[in-house]
Amino acid sequence: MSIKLENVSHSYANEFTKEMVLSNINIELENGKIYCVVGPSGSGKSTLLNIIGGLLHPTEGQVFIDSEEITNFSQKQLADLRLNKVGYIFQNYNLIPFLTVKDNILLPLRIAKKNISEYKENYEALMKRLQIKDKENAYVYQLSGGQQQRVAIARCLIIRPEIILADEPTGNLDSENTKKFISLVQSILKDFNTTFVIVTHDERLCDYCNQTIRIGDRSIEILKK
Ligand SMILES: Nc1ncnc2c1ncn2[C@@H]1O[C@H](COP(=O)(O)OP(=O)(O)OP(=O)(O)O)[C@@H](O)[C@H]1O
Repeated sequence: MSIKLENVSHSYANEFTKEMVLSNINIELENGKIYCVVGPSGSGKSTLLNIIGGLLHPTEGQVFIDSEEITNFSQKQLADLRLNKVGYIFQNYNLIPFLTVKDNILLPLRIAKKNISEYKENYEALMKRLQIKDKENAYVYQLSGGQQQRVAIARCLIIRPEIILADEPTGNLDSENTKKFISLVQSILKDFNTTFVIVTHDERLCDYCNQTIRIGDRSIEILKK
């Protein structure tokens, strides 16, 4: 999916203060590419990611996904978008410890009330590709960090998302698993034709992305390769 932000600003306000985090952002992300979002802590990377994925409504401006303006969407339309098209991977994976690997992966289908049998082939292919088939019935707390991350990736891919948003996906991984993550992302991109947006502190990831979005003090630039 392609994503366009037009004159997007965001501020967080409470009764005492108002903090402007993003100011007048204009960016366009193309389908099928990997984008890396970098910048200092507190510069607004996660805020940007949440706006792109329809989790957060910007205080100003418009967000378009495939030319459709999602900033006009109803709550139901936004929920449909999140359940059917957007996949999320978080640093702490957000897996449910008291569910098995299989039940964690199938959870998005259950929440979206999908017919699970229609996804059997995709499920089996992901188990094989991510090398977690032998852990299918294990509980998440019984897995290593790298395995947990692969379960989180499988859970994200089970719905065949058109855009994947990853917030610090390698934050808990050593360099060996970080390399594996990158080659996985590249192979997923080929097969799933999805757009990948990765927020990271690890600037080494930028070398593997198509473009880097650098957020500074309320400024943003897209560095072309
Ligand atoms: N829900 C919220 N309510 C109020 N302020 C918030 C909220 N979420 C984020 N902020 C503030 O907005 C600013 C940007 O936060 P954000 O999480 O987007 O930055 P970040 O670049 O992802 O940071 P980090 O690299 O540390 O994760 C921070 O100053 C933060 O305190």
